Amino acid sequence: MPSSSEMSSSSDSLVDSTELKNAPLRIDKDVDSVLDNGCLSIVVLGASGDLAKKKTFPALFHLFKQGFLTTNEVHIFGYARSKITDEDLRDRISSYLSPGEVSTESSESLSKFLKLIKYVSGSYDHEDGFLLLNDEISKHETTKNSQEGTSRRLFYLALPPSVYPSVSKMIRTCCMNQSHLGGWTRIVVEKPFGKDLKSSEELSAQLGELFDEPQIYRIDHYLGKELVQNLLVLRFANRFFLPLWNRDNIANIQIVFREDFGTEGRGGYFDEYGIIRDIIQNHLLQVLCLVAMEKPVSLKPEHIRDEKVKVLQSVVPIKDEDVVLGQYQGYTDDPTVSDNSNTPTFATVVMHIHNERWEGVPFILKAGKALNSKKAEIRVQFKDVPGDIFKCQKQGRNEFVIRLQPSEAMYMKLTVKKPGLNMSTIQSELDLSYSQRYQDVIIPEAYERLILDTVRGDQQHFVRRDELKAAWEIFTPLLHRIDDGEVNPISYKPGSRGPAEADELLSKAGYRQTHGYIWIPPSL
Ligand SMILES: NC(=O)C1=CN([C@@H]2O[C@H](COP(=O)(O)OP(=O)(O)OC[C@H]3O[C@@H](n4cnc5c(N)ncnc54)[C@H](OP(=O)(O)O)[C@@H]3O)[C@@H](O)[C@H]2O)C=CC1
Ligand SMILES: O=C1O[C@H](COP(=O)(O)O)[C@@H](O)[C@H](O)[C@H]1O
Repeated sequence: MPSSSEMSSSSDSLVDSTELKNAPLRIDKDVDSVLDNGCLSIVVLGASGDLAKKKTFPALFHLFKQGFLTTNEVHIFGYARSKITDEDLRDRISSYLSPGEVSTESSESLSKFLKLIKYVSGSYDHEDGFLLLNDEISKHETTKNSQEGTSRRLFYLALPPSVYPSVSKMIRTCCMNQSHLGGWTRIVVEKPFGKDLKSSEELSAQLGELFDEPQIYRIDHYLGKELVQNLLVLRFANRFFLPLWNRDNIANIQIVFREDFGTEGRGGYFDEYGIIRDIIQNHLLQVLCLVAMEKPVSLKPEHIRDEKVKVLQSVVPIKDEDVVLGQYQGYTDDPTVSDNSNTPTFATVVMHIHNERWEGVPFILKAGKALNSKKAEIRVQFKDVPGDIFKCQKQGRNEFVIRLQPSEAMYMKLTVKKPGLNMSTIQSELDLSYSQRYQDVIIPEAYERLILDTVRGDQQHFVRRDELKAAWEIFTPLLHRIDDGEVNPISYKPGSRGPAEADELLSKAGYRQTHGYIWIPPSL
């Protein structure tokens, strides 16, 4: 049966907001007790937009193809202001659903999936459209589910955060699950959750007045990536990492995101946010949490998220000298970007965690657009071997690299004897490349995995409200200094490594680059 916090009806009056603000977070949901079958309505709000066509609908389609969403239970609703028909929406998204696939089987499943989609047009701040939406959902529930009288409603807000409050209010007023035998209503919200601590807290308070924490899924799609999900297993299921994963052995840790293209049609959005809000404050910081956190008591979502919050709360305030910002040349040519914009498209930030495990170990978070490559990775660099008798230090330090994308892999860079008669050393690696080791496995898209979690009611890979607050606490002072023009970006060439000053900061933080060694992903 559903938890009481997830069940409510449109006839419920909204509770006094001051009471809610002071109430403790209700995070005691017992996942096992929540309804996980019966009629499921998935509503994509902002269905006409970029995220919906590129990520949300394709993820739903993949889940459908694998049998996680079935025609006898599921209906999908697109909602937006654009006056388009069901067919228009289907046409818009079709080419993103199965690009390149031409088999009869795949075109049959595509057409079955498209038939599940209905479009409703309406505004984001008036009841009319949402009442219409509710009628459509109820019709679907009546046809699919009249016997059981249960229903599950998932609202995915693929919308600019500015409309989250009004849309959430409309859902709460007009569209809550009303079945008499249980079910649930959940909402999924996209990043960015606010622009700084204050605006994020305001947004959280507004959502918190309407929905309980177990109903809110703050998505950070990096938490759905295969190798990010592997971090806990790697760290806590392998004996040889346990004694090494600390300040005694690790010199520094880099968490890097690079893109080899610019803002590409999203300049207007990006200029308001910049690379720290777009990537570092959320995606890279979430990865940092999983790399740095202590072992959770169990795999229960609350135990894991408790440990993540502790790490965030132990981060030392960031100083200006620990930051290098960049902006690629040509960024302001985009007509939606202001000519004198000082928004960073690149940032390297050196962070420190004040606790027993990590005191003195720099965590270097780096993200940039329009760089010379596209990749995301975690690079753990170990300290030099004390009393080195092989003079191997010059060749490079041990590194453990987790390649999140592309070509998922993890490899351990180590020194070995150079094969042959001489006793000399070279750098080599122990390599676990997924394309080679797991040839028959299709790695699911992050969104696919996370949407399935929302249906299953598993919040482990979603950001809890206190986590979000702690994340904004770390970056808000720096962001305000950037917004006020006190810290400015250095110009860099598109297709480069970013500003040279960033590499200087890296070596100042203690990172030692291995010269003459490049890891090449194995080909089959
Ligand atoms: N696109 C991406 O790759 C990613 C996006 N996100 C996040 O997902 C959310 C949606 O992103 P995306 O799809 O790119 O956004 P879009 O700009 O494409 O907006 C989605 C839809 O919202 C409506 N909309 C746009 N602007 C406004 C406005 N000012 N007021 C009211 N409605 C508006 C439009 O629909 P209509 O006019 O028909 O109502 C539009 O089709 C955002 O929070 C974004 O930050 C997160 C990660 C990646
Ligand atoms: O959230 C975002 O992520 C994408 C990069 O996602 P990835 O899964 O391809 O690494 C980034 O391009 C975008 O600016 C940002 O909003």
